[in-house]
Amino acid sequence: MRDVKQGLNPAPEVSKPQPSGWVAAAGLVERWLARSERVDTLLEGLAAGLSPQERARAQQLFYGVVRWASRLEAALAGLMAHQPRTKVKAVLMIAGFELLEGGPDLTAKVIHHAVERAKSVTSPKEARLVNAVARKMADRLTVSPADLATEFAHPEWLVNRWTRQFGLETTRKLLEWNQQPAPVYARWRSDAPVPAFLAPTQWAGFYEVKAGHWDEIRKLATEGALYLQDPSTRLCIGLLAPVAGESILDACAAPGGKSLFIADTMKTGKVVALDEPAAPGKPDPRLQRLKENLSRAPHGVNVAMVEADLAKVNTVFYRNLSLPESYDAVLLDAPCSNTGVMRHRIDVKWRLQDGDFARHAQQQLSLLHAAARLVRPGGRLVYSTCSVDADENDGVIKAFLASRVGSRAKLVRSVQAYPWTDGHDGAGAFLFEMVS
Ligand SMILES: C[S@@+](CC[C@H](N)C(=O)[O-])C[C@H]1O[C@@H](n2cnc3c(N)ncnc32)[C@H](O)[C@@H]1O
Repeated sequence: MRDVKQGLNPAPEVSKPQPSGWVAAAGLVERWLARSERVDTLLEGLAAGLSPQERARAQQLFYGVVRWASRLEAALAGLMAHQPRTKVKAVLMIAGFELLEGGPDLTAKVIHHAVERAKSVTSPKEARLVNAVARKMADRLTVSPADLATEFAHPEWLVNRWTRQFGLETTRKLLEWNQQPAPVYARWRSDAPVPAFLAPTQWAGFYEVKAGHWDEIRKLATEGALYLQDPSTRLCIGLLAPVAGESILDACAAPGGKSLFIADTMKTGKVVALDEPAAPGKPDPRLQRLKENLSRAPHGVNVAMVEADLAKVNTVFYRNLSLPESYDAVLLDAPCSNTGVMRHRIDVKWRLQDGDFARHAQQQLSLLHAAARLVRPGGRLVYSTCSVDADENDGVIKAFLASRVGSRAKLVRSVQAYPWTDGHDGAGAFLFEMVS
């Protein structure tokens, strides 16, 4: 159809303000402060319509605030006569993170920017409050706190626990590590040439994703050419050493990163991926992702997904599903404290409690007993965690070996990765041979 306006002077374009990553981050921080929602859930809901750059900035600011939350709270403490609205506090915390990030040279610029942004999301009076408070905060944030917990924004009990386990110097290294933005790594699965935006790493098959290629990465992940995964995941798969033609049970499989890794390594055989069923009426996105990931396994690998509680099923259960009743190898990638992956999972430290370690260790031991019963005589069992904590690694292994089921197991090899020595996520992996 002909444009009826043709020949006329074009109407002047009204330039729409571009959605800002800063304002989007303020919204995310506000919700995080108000409702303690999980960071990844909040990010998934990030407003559409942001440019890739603004989306990246929103994520960077939001992550920065969550990572440094207690240090920012400490800098704000006592500066306001009344508790401000959560939105105002969110604005101040973002400004505080930018002050930490930019250092003293950028103080004036950061405060000016924060006040300008505050004008668009708060009242004029609140914007003036932001101006006054951010200046005082800047003074406080330039002084290095005396204690590690405040300096690196971690719960004090956790810093004390690590200091007891690793000593002061190593704890400082772990804290420094956790506060750094994490690189994104991909495991390349395709025979096609590796794209230039994936930089080789010292870990064969793993590449660091260069910034600004999110759309390409998403497409390649959907096609199955790559899987976003930390190089530390190779450790338990290396110990498991899947062989073509075997039947392998991945006993805690969702979302399926390691099931896929096992399938890629064996190329032919059978992988049974088991994980807990979703609560009734509450679809679990992790199980959906497990299903999708299994659908990308090599054609030669026969995959099956099972929703069940590992600790409650017996061999009859598998027989009834026409699945093997015992396996050449079983991987138990157990639920854990995630203390090895805190650089990625930035809000874990705020949820974790001291008593969680004993609770995890108890569950890990019971799952290990259940997993061991499913290994054929002479077969392999690998226990793995993404924890750096001794209670969840050596502690569980010791208790397992001392148990009746464990007396049938021979510890063959183990590896413990620590971020401060290995340069990637922390992980523990233990290989057993089941002797009878
Ligand atoms: C560390 S995650 C597994 C990650 C997975 N291996 C991967 O690489 O993608 C631990 C998993 O154990 C599952 N889980 C916890 N208790 C379980 C149980 N009793 N039976 C089966 N799965 C369980 C959780 O649902 C969670 O998905």
